[in-house]
Amino acid sequence: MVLGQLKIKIGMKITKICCIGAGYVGGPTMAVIAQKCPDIQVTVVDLNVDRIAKWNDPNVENIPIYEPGLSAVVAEARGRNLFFSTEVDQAIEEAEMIFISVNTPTKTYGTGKGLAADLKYIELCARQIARVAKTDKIVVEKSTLPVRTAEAIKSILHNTGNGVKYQILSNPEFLAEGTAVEDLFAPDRVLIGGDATPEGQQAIQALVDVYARWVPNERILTTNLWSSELSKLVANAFLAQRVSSINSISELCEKTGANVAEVAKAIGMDSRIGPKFLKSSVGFGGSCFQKDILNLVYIAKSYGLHEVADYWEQVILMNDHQKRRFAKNIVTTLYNTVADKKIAFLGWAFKKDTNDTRESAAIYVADDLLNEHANVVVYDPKVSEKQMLNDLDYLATRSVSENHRLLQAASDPYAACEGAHAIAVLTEWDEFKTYDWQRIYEKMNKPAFVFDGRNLLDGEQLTALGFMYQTIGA
Ligand SMILES: NC(=O)C1=CN([C@@H]2O[C@H](COP(=O)(O)OP(=O)(O)OC[C@H]3O[C@@H](n4cnc5c(N)ncnc54)[C@H](O)[C@@H]3O)[C@@H](O)[C@H]2O)C=CC1
Ligand SMILES: O=C(O)[C@H]1O[C@H](OP(=O)(O)OP(=O)(O)OC[C@H]2O[C@@H](n3ccc(=O)[nH]c3=O)[C@H](O)[C@@H]2O)[C@H](O)[C@@H](O)[C@@H]1O
Repeated sequence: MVLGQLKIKIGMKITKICCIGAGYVGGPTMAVIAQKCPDIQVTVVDLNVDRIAKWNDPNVENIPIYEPGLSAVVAEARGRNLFFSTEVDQAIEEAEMIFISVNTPTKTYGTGKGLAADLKYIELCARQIARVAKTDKIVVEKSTLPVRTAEAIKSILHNTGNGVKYQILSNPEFLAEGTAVEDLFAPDRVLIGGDATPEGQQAIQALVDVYARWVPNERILTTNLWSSELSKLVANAFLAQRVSSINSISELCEKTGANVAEVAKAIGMDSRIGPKFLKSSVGFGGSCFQKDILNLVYIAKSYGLHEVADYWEQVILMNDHQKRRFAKNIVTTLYNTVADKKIAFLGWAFKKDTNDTRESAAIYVADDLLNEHANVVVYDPKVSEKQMLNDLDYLATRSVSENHRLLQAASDPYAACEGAHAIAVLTEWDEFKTYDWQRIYEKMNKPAFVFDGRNLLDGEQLTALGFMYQTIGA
């Protein structure tokens, strides 16, 4: 099959879609499909009863994922043609098209531990579909998967012996959290991989027809299955590589008197480089960049491509270094000890406009500071203390009770900063820029330090107020 816009038009009209996994991808993606296609019944199912209950909460502001614009989309479609349910079997049975959008975390055990993607949830979905389905299905990989996973799914589905026919498509998702709804409304591209057989082409066309309701044809790209699966990993690797590249330069800037924001602007104006993803930071977080690069590294190693593996692994090593050196600089600057000192964190989420904290740099910076016996008090507008402590406990660096003793959340930023020796900005929430920094300064221990891990605040203004202000890459 050639890369490009699909030309054939075979009418296989989808009336019922099921999506397994009501998470950060399944929830928003299906909400947008339902909103854009009122004639298609979309049922999102999950094993997590609590999560489904939140998706069904009568107050739409209580849905489990915070994304600007999402509650309005859900409010429009929910109960009309968008449903959230724990009845997985029923939804599978009824649907003509089933999206698999479950988590694919890095393996924590066995072969490939720490590198490979754990595909146990994917396999469970495939087996459940094989067990339940009585009519032909199009199964769509929405989760991010290692290249050639579709082969395993095919093998499970095609060996049931019950006569049901399956087509497997790969349709990776490129939305970014915090902008999920706008990304879904106007994607740079929709990628659909499938088999070159007539049945494969027909399945691709059925999915193209869903997206074509709102995505221009030239942005719907069709490829073979393996290109589609691999493109998703490669897109994330390239994006993360840009962040690690600029972060590596931030350290050089600090030594040489160059300013990383100025360097980023200067290189980004070269149209061949472009301005996006050149913002130096305390390090990239999120559930996918690290996981997907590790997966790429594992795949390369499994084919014996050690130079390829080492090349991409460096993106992760640089990111780890950036987080560690941010924490180390806080300790060094605070006269080589933070023991029993209050350090206020502004932000815990891995980026602004999301309540997702997975792999957030804040977790690792806090962990390093707690090792130095600091008292960390965190304010994040969308993250609960329970979530922060879960994140720390997951690292298992110290006992749960120690974590609870050393880290607290504050419900108000001024309380978080009161009596602090230093403030560390870990997330670029817009509201941090609007605070009364004079008021914050007056209530802090002096000298009052600010370590801006996001180059977010107005350094000149803060310095004029009396703060000792440090940022990354300047
Ligand atoms: N979070 C993001 O921004 C993006 C994530 N992705 C990929 O999408 C996939 C899903 O990611 P998220 O939505 O963030 O994960 P998530 O963890 O938020 O959601 C996954 C959901 O699947 C459910 N689940 C797992 N196994 C199940 C089963 N057998 N039956 C029913 N439900 C089951 C879990 O309970 C969970 O609620 C991953 O492969 C990820 O790499 C891709 C693009 C963006
Ligand atoms: O597969 C995925 O999960 C998704 O991963 C990323 O999306 P996401 O992780 O939600 O958010 P990004 O905007 O990419 O930010 C990732 C991290 O990099 C950091 N970042 C980003 C850009 C930048 O210039 N500097 C920087 O430090 C962010 O603060 C954040 O911690 C990709 O952007 C999405 O296309 C992809 O679908």
